[in-house]
Amino acid sequence: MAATSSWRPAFSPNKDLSLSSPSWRLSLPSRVLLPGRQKPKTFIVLASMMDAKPTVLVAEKLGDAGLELLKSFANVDCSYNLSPEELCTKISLCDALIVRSGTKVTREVFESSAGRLKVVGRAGVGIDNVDLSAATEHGCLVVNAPTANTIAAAEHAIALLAAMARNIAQADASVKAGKWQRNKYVGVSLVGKTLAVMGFGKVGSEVARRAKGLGMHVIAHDPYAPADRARAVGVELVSFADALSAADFISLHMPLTPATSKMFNDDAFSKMKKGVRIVNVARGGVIDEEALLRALDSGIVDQAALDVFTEEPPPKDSVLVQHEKATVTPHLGASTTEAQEGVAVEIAEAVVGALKGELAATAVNAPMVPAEVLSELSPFVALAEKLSRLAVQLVAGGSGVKSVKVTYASARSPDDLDTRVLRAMITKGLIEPISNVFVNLVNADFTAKQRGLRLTEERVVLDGSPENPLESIQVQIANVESKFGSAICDSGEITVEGRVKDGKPHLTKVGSFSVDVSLEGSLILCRQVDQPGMIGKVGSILGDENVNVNFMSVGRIAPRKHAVMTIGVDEEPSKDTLKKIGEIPAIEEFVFLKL
Ligand SMILES: NC(=O)c1ccc[n+]([C@@H]2O[C@H](COP(=O)([O-])OP(=O)(O)OC[C@H]3O[C@@H](n4cnc5c(N)ncnc54)[C@H](O)[C@@H]3O)[C@@H](O)[C@H]2O)c1
Ligand SMILES: O=C(O)[C@H](O)COP(=O)(O)O
Repeated sequence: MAATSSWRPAFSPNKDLSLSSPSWRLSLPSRVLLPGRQKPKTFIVLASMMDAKPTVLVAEKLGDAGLELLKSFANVDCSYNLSPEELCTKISLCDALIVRSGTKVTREVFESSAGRLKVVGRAGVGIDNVDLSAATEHGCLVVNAPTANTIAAAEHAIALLAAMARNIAQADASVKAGKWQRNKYVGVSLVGKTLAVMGFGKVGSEVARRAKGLGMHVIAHDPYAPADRARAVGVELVSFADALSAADFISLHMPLTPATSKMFNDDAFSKMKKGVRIVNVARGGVIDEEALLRALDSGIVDQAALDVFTEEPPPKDSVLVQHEKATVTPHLGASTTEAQEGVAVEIAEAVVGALKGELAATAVNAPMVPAEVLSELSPFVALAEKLSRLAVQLVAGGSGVKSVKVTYASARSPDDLDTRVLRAMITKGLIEPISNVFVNLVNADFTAKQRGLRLTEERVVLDGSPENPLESIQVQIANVESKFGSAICDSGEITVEGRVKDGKPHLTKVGSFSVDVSLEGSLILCRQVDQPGMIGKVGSILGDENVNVNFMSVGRIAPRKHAVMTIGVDEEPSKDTLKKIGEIPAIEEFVFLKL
């Protein structure tokens, strides 16, 4: 396997976008990645690395079409049956990991990756084998392939239902053992029986459709399923208790979560019709297996057909697996040729897209923001990060940033403005300059919470045309001292405000002073006594040091009173140059800020 630690995602043709910032690790379309802090020279270095490919570790068998797709973009290492230790060792050389349900992607895996792992692709639906909290904390995107195996799983549930009702597995074993026991294997009919589908999502609704075709009466329990979806399939949604008491057959199709873990326990079995038959193609953990054994032995449950188990593979001497009333398969629900090809392509596309920095449509641990919304917000994404990056640099040493208010002014109704990406970028701008933590769309909220940073958002609805998503963004940091006193507004917070002009982020307010400077390069803010010749004096000190000024603006309270001069510079002035500016008698305070 080639180790390609130098790899970066594909270079965007949009020159406003930089790969220098770890922002590329966001699951955003590359066109909305943020302007970086990098000088052109470094761009060239990165561009020369573009030939190097990322490395994808495929830890479980994946369909050929998916593998081909991955190979066209990445170095692909197919290493199956890795021990947890081997996985942890390999992962530090990988940018993406693809697994099915057989690999536990634990916190140790994320820790061992030391920040290199950007994407975990789950080639299937259930993500209960991936530690999502750890992924989020490490800024690692998790994507799944939620649709390609739905039909396979539904067909397997129906196959188990029919096989169980007619004792197919037991009868088959009996005939192969040389017996001919026609009386022993008399089955029950499906037609006219009540089937309770527990979990009316993708698989559950396909099972319901098929069971209706077999002449069954189908009810469903799912606290989150929309009634119209049930109506469309001709299924009645009922309570958990009603489903248990009415069903002749029960088929499980909910995810394994803390809420669904062991929801089929002694109490639930005691409420079921005597002689009920249960199919589980969801997850073993939704059933308390000890309780199921008791229910099978007592006759409450007449038969169980199980594709999934709490522990996979189950212990060889598992009493449940060996039970004569149990029909078992080794987690085969998704295992059809068609489903595996579909899942492989679905996950390969999602992983390659995420590695390229594109929006992941099947992201499990990042906000899903439609591509067109992201595209429209793109310049405001840059503005949001720059404003907060600037605001946090105005905080005097020793003041902890704990409370930040962001105000969005827009002519759009609040419902029509998705600020999740902006909030993530504000968090990024606040945290990155004062820590070594990389913040991205995946871990922004978590990182803010972990650092005790409370970010509140307010909307100001303006009159006028709602053509632009936003007019301005204001960032305020409360309860802190500032190293540039003029940045504190009348209500006591460090305040910076900006807007997008000609597609570029501009700073338009510092404290109570109106300014107008493009947020490019770096900034010098000076408070001075308003008097003629100030621009010239500062300009010539910078010019003498070959520092290029790209923008200058003066905001004042009244003529000849205090004014704030904002100067955008392309290069970082030396300490001496800044000292000379500070020594101009009319300058009362000044600060240099890196964007
Ligand atoms: N055996 C297999 O090979 C196989 C294949 C595919 C899917 N699955 C499993 O099947 C399950 C369903 O997959 P899906 O694609 O239909 O997912 P889905 O997300 O489309 O549907 C899950 C449904 O469960 C519902 N649900 C959540 N909590 C519930 C609760 N407490 N009670 C009842 N319903 C609840 C949700 O509202 C949702 O409608 C998952 O666990 C998945 O991993 C297994
Ligand atoms: O959740 C799923 O998609 C199924 O359980 C399939 O799991 P598998 O990919 O391990 O077959």
